[in-house]
Amino acid sequence: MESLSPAALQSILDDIAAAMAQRSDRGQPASYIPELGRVSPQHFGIALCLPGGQTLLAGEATTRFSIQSISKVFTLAIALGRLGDDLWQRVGREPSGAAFNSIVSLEHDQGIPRNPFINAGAIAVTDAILEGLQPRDVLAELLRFLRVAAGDEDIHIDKTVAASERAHAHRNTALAEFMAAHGNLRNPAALTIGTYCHQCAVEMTCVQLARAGRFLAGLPAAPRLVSPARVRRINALMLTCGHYDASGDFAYRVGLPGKSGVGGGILAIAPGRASIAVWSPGLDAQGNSRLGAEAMEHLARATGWSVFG
Ligand SMILES: NC(=O)CC[C@H](N)C(=O)O
Repeated sequence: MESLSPAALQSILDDIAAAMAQRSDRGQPASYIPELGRVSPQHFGIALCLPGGQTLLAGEATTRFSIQSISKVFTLAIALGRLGDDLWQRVGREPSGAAFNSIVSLEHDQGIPRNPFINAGAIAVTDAILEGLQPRDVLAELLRFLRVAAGDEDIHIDKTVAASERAHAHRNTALAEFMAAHGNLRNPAALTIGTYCHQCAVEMTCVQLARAGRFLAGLPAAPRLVSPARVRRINALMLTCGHYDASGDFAYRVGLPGKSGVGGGILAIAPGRASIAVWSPGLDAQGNSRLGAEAMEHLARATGWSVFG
C-alpha cells in the first residue's frame, strides 16, 4: 500500500470517476445561496497532488466551482500567521456537533464560537484579519495566499455568487451581531459579513484546490507558507471540525483531515502523501458533498491512506 505508483493511482481515480458517473442519488445543490442552487448535481471532478510533483485528475477537475467554506482553512492559516495563539481567545477548538450555521452553541458559549470552521467561528476569524484593514485588503491577501499556495495566478472571486450570498445573509449576520453583543466582533457586522461572503465566493478547480492544499500535506514541492507545527494543528482542526456535525462520520469513513464547502467541494489531506480535491455539487443533509465524501472514502480504502493506519 505504501508506494502506489502514479499510474496505479490514476487508475483508482478513473475507477472513482466512472463509479460516480453512474450514481443517481447525488443530493441537492445548496439552494439557500440561489446562485449555487443553479449548479447541476451531475458534475464530478477529482484531483490529487503527489510528493513527486505530479498532479493526477479525473472527471471535471478543471472546471471552476465555488469553494465556499473550504476558504476557512486558508483564512485560518492567515489569521494564525498574523495573530498567533491570541486568535484562540476569540474562537475555540472543539467540534460543535451542530449544523454549520447553528446559533445554538454560540449562546451557550457566550459568543465564543466552538471552532474556526463553523460559520460563527469563520466569521470571527475573518473579523480578526479585517481589523485595521479594508475588505479589499483582506480579500487581496487571501487571493495572494491561494495563488502562491497553488502556484497559479488564475484564481478569482465570483462576484455574482458573493452578491447572491450577501443578499441572503440573514443568518450569518445574526451570528455576527450575536458575537458583537458579547464583545467578540471588532468591525461593523455588515463589513465583516460582506468580506466573508466574498471569501466564500472564491472559485477554483479541483486541480487548483489540490495544489493549494500541498502545504498542508507537507509535499516537497509546496511553498512554505506555514510552519510544520501550525500545519499539524490546522490538520487536527480539519479532522475534528472540517465537516461540521458529520466530522466524526468523515473521520470514520475516510480517516483524513478534510474540509467541505456548500459548493460541493472537499479538500482532504493525506499527510506526506497527497493533497486531494473533489467536487460534486449535490449535498447531503449536513451540507457536505454526498458524492465527494463517497469518492474520498473509496480513495482512502483503495490507497490505505487513512491517518489511522
Ligand atoms: N458550509 C459552507 O460552505 C457554508 C458557507 C456559506 N458561505 C455560508 O456561510 O453559509
